[in-house]
Formats: sequence, C-alpha cells, structure tokens
Amino acid sequence: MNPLAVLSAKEMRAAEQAAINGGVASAALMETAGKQVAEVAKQEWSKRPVAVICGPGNNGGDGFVAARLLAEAEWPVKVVRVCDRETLKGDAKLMADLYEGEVSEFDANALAGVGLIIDAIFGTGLTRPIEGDVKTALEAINAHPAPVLSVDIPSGVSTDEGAVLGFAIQAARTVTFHAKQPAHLLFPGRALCGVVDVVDIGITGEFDAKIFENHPSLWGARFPRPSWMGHKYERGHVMCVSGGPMSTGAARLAAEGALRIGAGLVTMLSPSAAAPVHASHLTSIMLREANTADEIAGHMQDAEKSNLVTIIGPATGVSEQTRDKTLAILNSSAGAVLDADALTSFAGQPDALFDVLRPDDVLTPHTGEFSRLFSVEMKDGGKLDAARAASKKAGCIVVLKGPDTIIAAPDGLAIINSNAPPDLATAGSGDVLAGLIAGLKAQGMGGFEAAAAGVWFHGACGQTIGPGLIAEDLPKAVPSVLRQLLKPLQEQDDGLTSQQGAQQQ
Ligand SMILES: NC(=O)C1=CN([C@@H]2O[C@H](COP(=O)(O)OP(=O)(O)OC[C@H]3O[C@@H](n4cnc5c(N)ncnc54)[C@H](O)[C@@H]3O)[C@@H](O)[C@H]2O)[C@@H](O)CC1
Ligand SMILES: Nc1ncnc2c1ncn2[C@@H]1O[C@H](COP(=O)(O)OP(=O)(O)O)[C@@H](O)[C@H]1O
Ligand SMILES: [K+]
Repeated sequence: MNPLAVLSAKEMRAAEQAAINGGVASAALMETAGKQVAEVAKQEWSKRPVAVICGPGNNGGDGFVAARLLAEAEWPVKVVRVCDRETLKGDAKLMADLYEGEVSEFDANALAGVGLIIDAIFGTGLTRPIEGDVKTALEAINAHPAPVLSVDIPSGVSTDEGAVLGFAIQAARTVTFHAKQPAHLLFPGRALCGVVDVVDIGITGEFDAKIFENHPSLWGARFPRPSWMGHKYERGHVMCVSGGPMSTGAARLAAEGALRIGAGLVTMLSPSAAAPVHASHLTSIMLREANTADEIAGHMQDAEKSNLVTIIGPATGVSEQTRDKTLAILNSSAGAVLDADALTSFAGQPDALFDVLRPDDVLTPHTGEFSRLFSVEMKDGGKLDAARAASKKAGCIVVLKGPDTIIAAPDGLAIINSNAPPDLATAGSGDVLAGLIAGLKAQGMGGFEAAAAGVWFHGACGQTIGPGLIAEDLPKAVPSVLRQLLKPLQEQDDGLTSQQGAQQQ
C-alpha cells in the first residue's frame, strides 16, 4: 500500500479483516500492536513507573499486551481499567486474561508516582462523546505531569474527523498501526497526537485508498522541469487579474508566485487606473490593460498560443464586475485558479459559478470564503468531508486552506497537507499560493496535482523562511525549495550523462 495512504476507521477495519481472511490471526495483530507500543515506550523513555489505562474495546486489548511486555522488561507497570471487566470480550478479553499483574479501577490515586501514561482507552471505536467517569479519568490524565503515549489515537478524538468528542487526551506521542487516519493530520486532532509513529503490525495487501498525506512522491514524477530544447512559450503562460489602484499588491504576489515556480510568461491584466502602479513595480512580469469582462475575454485568446491559466480573485473586489470577469475566463479556453473575491462574488448565486466550472479548474478558498460560497458552517473536524463534498458539487478541484489544507477532487480523491508552518498565517500568503498552483498548471500539471504540489511548495517555502515571514518572502524562497526537490533527479541525470559518456569512450 502507498505509505502516504490515509485510512478511515471503516477502511482500517476492512484492511484488518482482509489480513484476517488472508490467514493472519486477529490476536496476532493485537499482540504485534501492543508490542510496537511497548517498543516505542522503551525507545523514547527511560525505564520508569508506567500506568497503562485500558478501555472497553480492542484499544484496551492493545494496552494489556503493552503492559505485559513492559512488565516482562521489568518496568514497574500499573494497569488501570476505565470499564467493567465484563465488557471486555474477544481478543481484548484474551489479552486481559494473559496479563498476570494487578488491575485496578480508575480512582484519584491511579496515577500517583507514574512517569509515563499509556492511553489505551479508546481508538477507532469511539462512537459517542466522552462524559461522566470516563471524562473524569481523561481530565486527570491531562492534568498529570507525566507524558502520555496514546495507542492508535488520543482517546476522545474522532478517527475520521480529528474532532474532539466531548473531551480528549493531549498526547506527547501516538503510535498508530498500518497507516495514518485523518485524525492524525486534521486539527485539532493533529495537535493532540504529538509525534505520530506509524508502525507495521503485519497487515499486507493492496488497498484502494482515497485519501493521502501530501508529499512530493505523490506528484514529483509529473513536476515540470525545464528542458534543453524548450523555450518560454512551452513553459506556459499565467495571467493575473488585478484589483484597482489601491489594491494591486495581492495580484502581484500571485504573479510572482507563478513566475518563480517556472511559468514561462506571466502577464498582469490591470484596470487602466491601476496600470501606472504596476508599471512602477513590475519587471519580468508583463503588463496589459483590461477594464471589462469583454477585454479580459479578449486576452484569453492567448490560450491559442500557449497553455494559459488565469488567476482571478486576489483583491479584485467583491462585485458584479468580478463575477463577469470570472465568467469570461471560465467561458474561454484558458484554465482558471479562482481565489478570494472571485469566490465571494458568487456567494449568493453559487450555481452560476458551478455551472461553468470545468473539472481541472481550481478554487482556493479559506474557510470563510468556503462557507460563503458553499453555504456550510465549518465545524471542528468537518473539513475533509466538507472539501470533498464541495469538490463534487462544484465539479472541480477545491483547495480548502488552513493549517491542514485539503486538496479535493470531484471523484472523491483527497490529499491532506501537513508541512505548513503557522508563520504562513500572514496577509498575502494565500495570494502567492494561487500563483504557485497556476504556475504549475500552466506548465502542464493537472489541476489536482498542481494544487497538491503548490500547497506543498507553499509549506516548504514557509519552513525555509520561518519566523518573521511575510508574503513577499515566499516567491523568493521558491528557488531553494526547487533546488532541494529537483536535486535527486539532477543527480540521476548527472549519473546518466556520465554513464553515456563512459559508453561513448
Ligand atoms: N483495525 C485494526 O487493524 C486493529 C485495531 N486494533 C485496535 O483496536 C482498536 C479499535 O477497537 P474497537 O473497535 O474495539 O474500539 P475501541 O477500543 O476504540 O472502543 C470501543 C468500545 O468503546 C465503547 N465506547 C465508544 N465510545 C464511548 C464513549 N464515549 N464512552 C464510553 N464508551 C465508549 C464502545 O461501546 C466499545 O465498547 C484500534 O483503535 C486499535 O487500537 C489493534 O488491536 C490491532 C489491529
Ligand atoms: N495556522 C496556520 N498554519 C499553517 N498555514 C496556515 C495557517 N493559517 C493559514 N495558513 C495558510 O496561509 C495561507 C493564507 O491564505 P489566505 O487566508 O487566503 O490569506 P491571504 O488572503 O491574506 O493571502 C493559506 O495557504 C493557509 O493554508
Ligand atoms: K487511545
């Protein structure tokens, strides 16, 4: 299975069942899971008194295994149950029976003197909000100074959404099995996991995953590289629609993003009144006047000369005019990246937009713009489903931005991004992102991959700059990230060239 695959709770159960059908004993999976938890505890912490807190299901079963193996390794182990013994069944009961030490019920003294807490209370089987005695136990764990190692998922976090169901454990580290689940990547779940270790427990076989964690190995093979024989017209053309004279910076940021990521030509389409402002700033980016939707449509004819992708939205203003200009782009043969005001301009009449969007167009809303366009209230953990549903509804690629940006395609495929530092939450950074995506799309990447690659680049540029980042820095950081990304291929090329040289001699 692709190591970047992200499985839902249902898919995890299906993968487990497939392994069992293939001859692996379910108890063996649990034994390996518990063993891996014990191994992580031994690797990450020195020997110390540990409390293993076990819940009523198989997550608790994993806890009993870890407790047995840590006790065998002569760790001082205390097992605490947050359920009645009678509720344990199947493999979990088997593992509870195999644990020979004392098992106590959770009370005020349960955590006295421990230096590590293993949270094996709830995993993928959490179905309802945490309350009552269980909540009291979870609160006591979070209030205790010892670090928490969570089994599979911090108890209280919903697997498929990463939302807190009533109350949740704050872990220092989380050991999960076979593959990540959405909760390990979506906030607030991701922040509650601490460091995530994905460990093998012997589940094999292919799985038709629909969700992936963003990484260059998903799209690197299609990432554009300049060729020896190429020229600028073959590297695509990005046009960017500007706002008025007092609102030109956003479009310039987008244009710079597109040029830095490798678009061969970038043109600013500016209202006449704003053209002098751009003229005093722009050098390698070209400038043309375009005041009306008809004039924008005229410029879209350049799509006949090279692969044209047009960005509209950054500081263009929420207006009927922006709506008409957007429709002019969508009714041409230019590709489109729609951001900010271009999205909000359709808030009252989304169907007018959805009817003309094409599958490869890209929308890049932040959660506010998303809520306005798709008329959904964003709630914690609802992001993945909301982005996937929106992509289907709009019939194009949707990039729902934030610390856990989702890139969703109408066929249900989704990528969750995980490399964005919080320094990116600064004015104008989203404008650069729109430019990066358009620049990659103009160079021939499909909308979904261009969006995933653009979002990853944006995060990598943010990391390169770090604290103090302003949006203007992002395009300037692109070359160093490009150098890192393309280095292995360059080395391959070098290897090939020297090999060929040797053969010719
Ligand atoms: N799927 C897999 O491939 C594997 C799963 N394993 C473990 O199995 C776990 C899933 O086990 P289960 O499906 O038994 O689920 P859990 O162990 O997560 O919990 C289910 C139990 O908790 C109860 N419950 C749910 N919400 C509650 C609430 N708010 N308050 C009180 N009780 C609540 C349910 O009634 C049920 O008894 C995984 O997280 C993982 O730790 C491993 O043993 C090995 C392999
Ligand atoms: N806390 C955060 N951590 C990481 N990335 C973030 C965070 N908040 C916002 N971002 C990213 O910063 C960018 C902000 O875009 P946007 O909200 O459109 O701002 P602007 O309109 O000012 O450009 C998006 O790419 C988003 O994913
Ligand atoms: K847990």
